[in-house]
Parts: sequence; C-alpha cells; structure tokens
Amino acid sequence: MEKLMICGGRPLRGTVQISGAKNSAVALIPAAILAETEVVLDNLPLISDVATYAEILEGLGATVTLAGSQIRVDPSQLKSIPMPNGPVKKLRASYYLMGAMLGRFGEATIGMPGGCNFEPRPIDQHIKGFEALGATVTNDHGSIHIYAKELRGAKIYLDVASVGATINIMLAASRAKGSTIIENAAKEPEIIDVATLLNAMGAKIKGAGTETIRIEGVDRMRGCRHSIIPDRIQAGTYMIIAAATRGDVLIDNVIPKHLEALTAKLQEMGVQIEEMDESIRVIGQPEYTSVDVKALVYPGFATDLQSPMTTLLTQAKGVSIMSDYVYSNRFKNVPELLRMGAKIRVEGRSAIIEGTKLNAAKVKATDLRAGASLVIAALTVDDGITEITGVEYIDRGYDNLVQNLRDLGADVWRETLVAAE
Ligand SMILES: CC(=O)N[C@H]1[C@@H](OP(=O)(O)OP(=O)(O)OC[C@H]2O[C@@H](n3ccc(=O)[nH]c3=O)[C@H](O)[C@@H]2O)O[C@H](CO)[C@@H](O)[C@@H]1O
Ligand SMILES: C=C(OP(=O)(O)O)C(=O)O
Repeated sequence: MEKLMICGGRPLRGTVQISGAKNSAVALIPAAILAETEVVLDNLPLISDVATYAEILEGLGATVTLAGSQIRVDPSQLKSIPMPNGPVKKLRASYYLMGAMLGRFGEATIGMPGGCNFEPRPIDQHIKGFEALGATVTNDHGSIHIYAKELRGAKIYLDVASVGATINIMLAASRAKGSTIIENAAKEPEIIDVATLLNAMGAKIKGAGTETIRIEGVDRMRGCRHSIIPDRIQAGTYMIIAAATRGDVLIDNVIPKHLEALTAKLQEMGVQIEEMDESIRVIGQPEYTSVDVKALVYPGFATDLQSPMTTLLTQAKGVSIMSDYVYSNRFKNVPELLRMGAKIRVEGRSAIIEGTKLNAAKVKATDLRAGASLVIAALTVDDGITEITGVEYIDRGYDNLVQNLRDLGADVWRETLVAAE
C-alpha cells in the first residue's frame, strides 16, 4: 500500500492528455462478452478498475491482451461460471456482468458489486429490468442468481434515471427476442459510447443519449474495434486543479460539450476558459467569486465532480453551497478537508463552504472522488507536505496521475505505507 505526498503551492502549467473514460471502459469490456469474436478497444485508461475487469474476464475463460492503451478481448471460450466473490467485489461496475452474462448465457451468478460505497447504492432498477425481460432473480446471502429460459423484449420505465441500470438493460436486451423500450433512461455520454460499441457488434439500439432507448434483439453479435470516449471526469478534475492552483493548463483529448456544466460554473466564479475542438485551456485567477452548484444527472453538473469542486469552492471569496441531487450523502471528503483547515458544514444534501486558506495535514481518501478532492486541496497548500492515504481508491479512476501532475510542475510523489499508518 502507498500514500501520496504533495508539497503544494505551485501554479500548475502545461498540457495534460486525458485518457479514455473509466465509466465507459468498465461497461465496454464486459459488453465484449456478447460477441462471438474478438473486440478491440482503443484509448483505454490505465486504471485499476480496468486491470480488475481484465482479471475477471480471464477467470471466466476469455483471452485478454493488454498493450499500452489498447485491450483485446476474445470471448469465444468464455464459460458461465459463478462469480460470488473475488475481484467482482473490488469494483462497482462488476454489475455489468449481470446483463452481459444474461445476454450471452441466459444466466449469471455474481456477488454484490463493490467499489466506492460512500453511501448505500441499490441495484433494484437493474433487477427490475432483468425481471421485465423474463428473468428470475434470487438473492442468496448477497450472491445474486439470474436465470432466463428465454429473454423477451419489454417496456421498462426506470424509477430513477440510473446509468448502470440503463446500460445493464441494453446489454441483456440486445440478445432478447423482440423489442425493448427503456423509458426515463439515463443520458450520460458513456451510455452513447456503449450503444455505439454494441451497434458495431451487430446490436440494433436507437435513442441512446435521450430518455427513450429502443433495442431490437438480435441472435448473434460479432467482434469489432472501437475507441473509448475521453474521460470527462478526469478532464474536469484537471480543470479544477488548474483553477485551484491559479495555473494555466491545456486539457487535451476532451469533448468540451461533455464539460459544459463545469465550464459554465468555473466561468461564473471568474476562471478564464478557452474552448477548442478537442481541448480546453483553463487560466486561473487570483480571486474567485463564491457560487452555488447543484449536482444532477447529465447534462447537469456531474456528481463525480462534486467532491473536487467542493475543494475549489474553499478557494472562493464568501460562502458557496454545493448540493448533490444524485446521491444524498456523498460528503466523506468533508471531515478530511476540515483537518486541512476548511470551513464546511454539511446540512442534508448540501455542503455550505466558506472560503479559506488550507493547511497541510495527514488525510485519508475514503473513495475515488474524495481522494481527488484531497489531492486538489493539497496542491493549494503552500506551507508543508500533505500526506494522503487510501491511494488505492484514487488509482481506480485516474490514469497516470502522479506523472501528469509532475509534468505540470507539481511536487508530488508516492511512498510506501509503513504498517502503523
Ligand atoms: C461505473 C459507473 O458508471 N459509475 C457511475 C454511475 O454509477 P451508478 O450506475 O451506480 O449510478 P446510478 O446512475 O445507477 O445511480 C444514480 C442514483 O440512483 C440510485 N439508484 C441507482 C440504481 C438503482 O437500481 N436504484 C437506485 O436507487 C442511486 O442510489 C443513486 O442515487 O453513475 C453515477 C451517477 O452519475 C456515477 O457517480 C458513477 O461514477
Ligand atoms: C463513483 C464512481 O465510480 P463507481 O461507480 O465505479 O464506484 C466515480 O467514478 O466517481
């Protein structure tokens, strides 16, 4: 286990290349299960969630080849094996094995997903979708068994516009008999990316990116090659880093449209932003105005940028309010920010943040974006070294973080954790 050491206070300058999106990659890799031949994915993020998925698929009998930012998945020898424990517990997105295995074999046995459990994260809408498609779902002490003699298309209205449920239903319904309609579907860009891959594999999906998705089931799906969309959350994190350190950073390989809600909020605070076709330049300023932010489903402000943005708001003059309408209690970063001198009060779904200077401290990342929030905080501190443990959470989602920050001029390094820490 390691910890991150950050000696902050430097304005970060230069260019950072953004990798492919974690939340696409962890859906596209299991989607390959539905093909009869090899699926090749380019622009792969080098993160631990991807490595864990490769391990899971190899355990099921697929041939997986990782080379640089490419993954090749040959699922032709894949078998239907129960997966109640092991690596599936390491990541949230292992829930996609339910839809993908159900589509391919008509059955799946898998443990409850792991990953960042900053609050209870139910999967009732995934299960409702599978049942509507004709599957029987049983839960035996946390091991979910899903079985369908035959999957049949259905009309499914999601109670909440869940990213995971929308994709899981798309995966299973691609191989169902007849047509499926998902109403109140999630509209995040990663859903379009998954539909694009599935269609290239032979599926018939229309409407991804809108609240109504139509899927005509097909009998067979084939391999293909696909490039993963850029990671809008990583990109947004670097935009916030540039602003928080009063730096000047060109964030390259992004789709600026995916970051509109963040861009607009940063501009409202007084950050200078220039948008190009595939890059965004963020120029920090000496002072920022406080703002109120509401994290919502796409195209609203992304909840995955809520914790990083909360840190930036500690650097604004006056009082800001950050509210999260996707998760009711995603504020595990706040007690750690308080250790660094932040003035934040959590009330229900909101954090009330008073601008102040932060100090170095020993803090702990309790989930992926809480970790990012602490990295940003540490980069603003100009008097001492901040130590961040829980780095394994940050490694789930940030490709090449330490080197990227160093290339931008930050003083950051990793140290091995001694047992007592
Ligand atoms: C691997 C992946 O893509 N993870 C993302 C995905 O997570 P994930 O797919 O888990 O998030 P969802 O969109 O499903 O969850 C949104 C909200 O709906 C609730 N809900 C969800 C499903 C369900 O069956 N029942 C239910 O009540 C959740 O508790 C949450 O409050 O979208 C989230 C919201 O943008 C992001 O924070 C995660 O980074
Ligand atoms: C919550 C996140 O991821 P996951 O759903 O994979 O835990 C995230 O990426 O911020």
